[in-house]
Amino acid sequence: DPLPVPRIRHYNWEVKYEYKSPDCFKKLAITINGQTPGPTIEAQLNDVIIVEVKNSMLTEMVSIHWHGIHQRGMPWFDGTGGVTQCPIAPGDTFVYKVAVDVPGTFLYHAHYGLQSEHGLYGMIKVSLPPGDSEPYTYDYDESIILVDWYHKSTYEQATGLSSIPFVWVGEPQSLLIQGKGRFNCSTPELETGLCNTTSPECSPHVMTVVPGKTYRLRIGSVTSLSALSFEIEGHNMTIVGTGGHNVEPFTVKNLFIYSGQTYSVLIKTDQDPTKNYWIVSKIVNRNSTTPNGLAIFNYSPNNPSVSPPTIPPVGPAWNDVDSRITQSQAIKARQGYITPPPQKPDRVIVLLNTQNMIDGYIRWSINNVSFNLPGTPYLIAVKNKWHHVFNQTSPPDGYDYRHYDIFSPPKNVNATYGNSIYRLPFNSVVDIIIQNANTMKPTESETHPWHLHGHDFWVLGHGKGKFDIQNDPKKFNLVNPVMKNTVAVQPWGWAALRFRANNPGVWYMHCHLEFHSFLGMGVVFEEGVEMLGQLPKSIMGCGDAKDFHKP
Ligand SMILES: O=C1O[C@H]([C@@H](O)CO)C(O)=C1O
Repeated sequence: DPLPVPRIRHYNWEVKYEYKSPDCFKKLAITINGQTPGPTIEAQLNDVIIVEVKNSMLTEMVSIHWHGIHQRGMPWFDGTGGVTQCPIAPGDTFVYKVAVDVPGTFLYHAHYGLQSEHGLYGMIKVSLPPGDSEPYTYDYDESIILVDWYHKSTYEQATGLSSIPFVWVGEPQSLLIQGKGRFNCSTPELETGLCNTTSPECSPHVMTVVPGKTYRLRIGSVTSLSALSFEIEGHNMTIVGTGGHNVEPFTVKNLFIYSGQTYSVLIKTDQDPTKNYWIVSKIVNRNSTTPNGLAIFNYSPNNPSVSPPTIPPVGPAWNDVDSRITQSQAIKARQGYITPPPQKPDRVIVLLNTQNMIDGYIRWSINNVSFNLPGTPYLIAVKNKWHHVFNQTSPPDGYDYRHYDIFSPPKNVNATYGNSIYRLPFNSVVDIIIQNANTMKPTESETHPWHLHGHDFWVLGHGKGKFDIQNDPKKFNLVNPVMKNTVAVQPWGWAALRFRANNPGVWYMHCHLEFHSFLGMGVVFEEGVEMLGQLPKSIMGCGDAKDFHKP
């Protein structure tokens, strides 16, 4: 049979700053065609999506990353500013081509500066072609995207994070569910005229449901700092998928979801249909003062704007790390949908996560190296063998794990900047052990959701404490591990991943908390760039490739 001709879906997006009040407080948000969250891309397996992005922000560059999509054969459209392309200059238009070759739920968001946090994000739903079916049934397919929300501008935040003394962004002002939240307008010392509780922009998101049905709800998170618990009052959720993979179904009251992850859950509308219920998002990784995000689960035909008669569920305790690890460990590939991992790695790279100082600046480091982007995107530099663009020595494969005490602040807080990358032999199998440690504050360690571009990895294990290089690998799940593109590493804990370096390109791997990746918490992998054809001119225009750009 001839291959089916891919269906092309064309989008024209204009990205700009606009005043928005998603939580009743008016501030400049980054919108796509006037919206934040941006439009949900609804595609079918093997469609090709063409997105023409016009950057109408007046003073900022931009790039858009297609999160969870592998962009095989066209890594230049991964959308990672400084890694796979020159970011799009103000006034310019860039045409992305995105091939959705896996069914499931994915995200898109800005991958430049702190723009994702300020509204440039959305969801991608990839359905099966007619005639194919999922291994579960449902009546409706809906989606919800979760973020945390700040009132200060990207400029104030970025400047504070890059200053001496360090000015931390603090806790988010609110949590948005499908772009809607609620900030307390009676907060003292608020500038008058900016907060308006009656603005229609901040009426809560309503998910209207019909009684007696099964809903597939796709939930995504693009938070910049927070790990969330998500629940629907009085309703259990059966987790059936994550990213592009089916998982062995299991039922939870609340879903722990980390920035960069998506889940599909099934919900039965089998509760008392005469009232509405709360949908709640709650910060669980920090002892946060941010109020819980609230939306309404509205049983039709009840009035959607009537608040549920109950007090919203308070959600799990913020420091209940064990429940989070238990839920992560319970997620397994679904029988009949297992892609078994290679049984042995060719190489093991340990990534120690620490918070450090460099010349008085607070940074995050991997094996004591804090990542900084070079002026010319890696993909262009590697393809052209421009060795002067970045340091050609490999970054460290690990740290001195016999002596490093992950339970105490670093003995020597000083780290260094680095821009070198891991060059992987094409098709080799790589294990990544992400080891979390104490921050610079005594008895504090954070949660870091690590995201890998261009691949899904097998999650071989999670654990508390220091990874035991002798014994923990014996406990790896090599039978039915779930595949993901983002995994949470818990405080003082570790996660072990395996992937095959079989996607020619240059791929960023980083903490998906935008503030942490901004502060250097990332690494870069390269594989098979020599196998790629000529790079498109449209990704050039900066650094040493500044004269190569032709509109
Ligand atoms: O990157 C971070 O910096 C602060 C704090 O550790 C320093 O003020 C914090 O909570 C982070 O997550």
